[in-house]
Amino acid sequence: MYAGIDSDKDNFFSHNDCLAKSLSSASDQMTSGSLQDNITEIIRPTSESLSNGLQISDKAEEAILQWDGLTFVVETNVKKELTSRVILNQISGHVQPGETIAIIGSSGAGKTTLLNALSGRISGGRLSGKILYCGSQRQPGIFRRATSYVQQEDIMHSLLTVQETLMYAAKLRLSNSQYSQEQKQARVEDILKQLRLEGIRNSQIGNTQNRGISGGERKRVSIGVELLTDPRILFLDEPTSGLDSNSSQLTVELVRKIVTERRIAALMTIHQPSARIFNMFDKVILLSQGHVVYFGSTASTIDYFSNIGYACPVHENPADYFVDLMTLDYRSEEALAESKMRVANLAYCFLQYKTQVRAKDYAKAVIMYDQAILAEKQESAVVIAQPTRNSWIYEYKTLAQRDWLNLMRNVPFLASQVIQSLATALIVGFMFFHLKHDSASIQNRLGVLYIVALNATFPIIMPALYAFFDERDIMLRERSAAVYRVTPFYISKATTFMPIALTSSAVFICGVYFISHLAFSTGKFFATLGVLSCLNVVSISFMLMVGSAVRTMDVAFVIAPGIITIELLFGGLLANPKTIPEAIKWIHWINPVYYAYAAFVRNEFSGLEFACIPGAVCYSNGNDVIDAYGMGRFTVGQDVAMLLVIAAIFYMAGYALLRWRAKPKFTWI
Ligand SMILES: Nc1ncnc2c1ncn2[C@@H]1O[C@H](COP(=O)(O)OP(=O)(O)OP(=O)(O)O)[C@@H](O)[C@H]1O
Repeated sequence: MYAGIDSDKDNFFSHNDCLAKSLSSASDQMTSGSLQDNITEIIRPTSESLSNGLQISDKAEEAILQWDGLTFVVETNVKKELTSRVILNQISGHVQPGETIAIIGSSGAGKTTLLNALSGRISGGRLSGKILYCGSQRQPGIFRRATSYVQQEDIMHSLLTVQETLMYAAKLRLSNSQYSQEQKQARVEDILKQLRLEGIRNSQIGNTQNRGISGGERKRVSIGVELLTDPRILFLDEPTSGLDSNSSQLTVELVRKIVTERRIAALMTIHQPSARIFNMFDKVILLSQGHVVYFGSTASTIDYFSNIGYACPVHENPADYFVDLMTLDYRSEEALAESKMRVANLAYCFLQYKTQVRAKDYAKAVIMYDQAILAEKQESAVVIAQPTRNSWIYEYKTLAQRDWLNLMRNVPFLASQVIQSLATALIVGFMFFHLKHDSASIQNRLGVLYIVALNATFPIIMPALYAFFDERDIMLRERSAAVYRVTPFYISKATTFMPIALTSSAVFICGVYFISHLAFSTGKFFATLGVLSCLNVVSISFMLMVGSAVRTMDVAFVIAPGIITIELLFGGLLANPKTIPEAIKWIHWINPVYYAYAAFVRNEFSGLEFACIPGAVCYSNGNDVIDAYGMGRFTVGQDVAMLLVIAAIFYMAGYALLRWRAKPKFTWI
């Protein structure tokens, strides 16, 4: 373990020492191979380089997070051949309480990968090395609760205000056994004040369609949400991305102030900060192609680089200068070879520096690590109290309240549901106006009932699926921080969409029933309404199943309509169930639209008498129609039971799939 370069103490190895060796070695060995190979080849620490007298900081002993030899390798498929690609290469460092460290590098340097590795959110490759939290090996549950991660995208409920967003986060994230509601409220007030959000506390978050607060304000709200739990380490992925320079500066300034005041630590990735922002960081990690080319105090960067032969011009932004140095230049073959050599040289120089520090302090570092690992093995490691979780029912209540508030504020969605139901009811009602009791009305009755069934599929499923995807992304983010359980979220979704679906169906069926004069009896009306409600329950469960199964909304919007179309095809009107080939007949038995339609037809036609009119196929009574159309196999009660069984299966499948999707699949060391 090395402690990085300290501003006041370090005297670097000489420029000539590093540069001469690295360049001669590099020029000898630099070939057209990968940069990775080149760097590995030229890094050969020498005995002279180890003899340089360097001082290192003792502060590493107080480190809240230490990492050593972090390497992340992924398998990539190049021209059908599996090759390993090293994304992070032997990265070491530490962060202490009160420090804000920036991970800087060009695009693709491995900044986010490093941040994810350190925060325990990395997946998809092989991670090796050591990471110690408070001197002990990390325990996933404890570490996740003691740290917070601010993602690059600010995924929040667009219709909630700033204060509501923070308050719901406080309700869900803070344990009721440790905080009363008043204390949670006070904590939100603190955050509003610290992040200068008081003036916009009642503004809605907004999104691309509804203008809300500014990008900088959104970022500060995201940070506020993550700070509510008082984390010991705050990870931030590109917190200034997309912000203007003032907002970026304010964001970093406030983070730094909070970090210093609360004595927590912050690690953030940042692409190319302004000179002002650059100087705000206590330390920087400069990354290039997965290699650290500098880790140490920000104040020492200019000296360090000028010592190894890269003096930053006086009026240039140091961050820009360093990022340019670390970036591969793809403009021409020569430029690429030259930039690869430069990056290899930078990595080599820093490795030499690191090796010298290691040589001097190796014994101490090894002892510290061994002690820490031994302590962990003996289970005498620091025991950090794990906050107790809120009850299941409290989580459900809070999530349902938040969902309901969101839904009620979504006026365009609610209005479109009501208008769609009313408009379709009027059009369908008048199309089949005042049905008579003659044989010509048979086709019309069959048609109107089919439209009733159809209206409980597409118009219910598609908007709900769209809303569910938005919410699912928020849930996945909140779940990665173990904010609540999956079950309350799932039940909350199932219950909040339901009243909307039932109301819009009820509006529709009332309009259609009374305008078109379907079989006029109270019993038949409520039976139709009941069957329709069951079909709605199936539709919501189907939406939850597809929304949980599929990774992206694009795919869901192809799959869901495809399945619904098949359901409608086998619904009983377009093809007579009796004539469908045996090989695909089974589709009926798992088709909710068929059961609902069969129940509608049976309920409507049973007991009806029809007068035969010339030119129309004549069935003298409703029972003949039921038989002729193959709808008499089950009773209405059996159809309803089948609908409920299908809904239960869909709900359970959706739940299992969501649990699987929400389960963090991170590589842990
Ligand atoms: N699991 C993975 N599988 C394959 N490649 C990966 C994986 N994780 C990271 N990479 C690759 O590693 C490289 C570094 O990615 P990373 O996101 O860490 O870069 P970055 O420095 O944060 O870049 P940017 O500033 O553009 O976000 C990229 O080329 C990326 O495609």
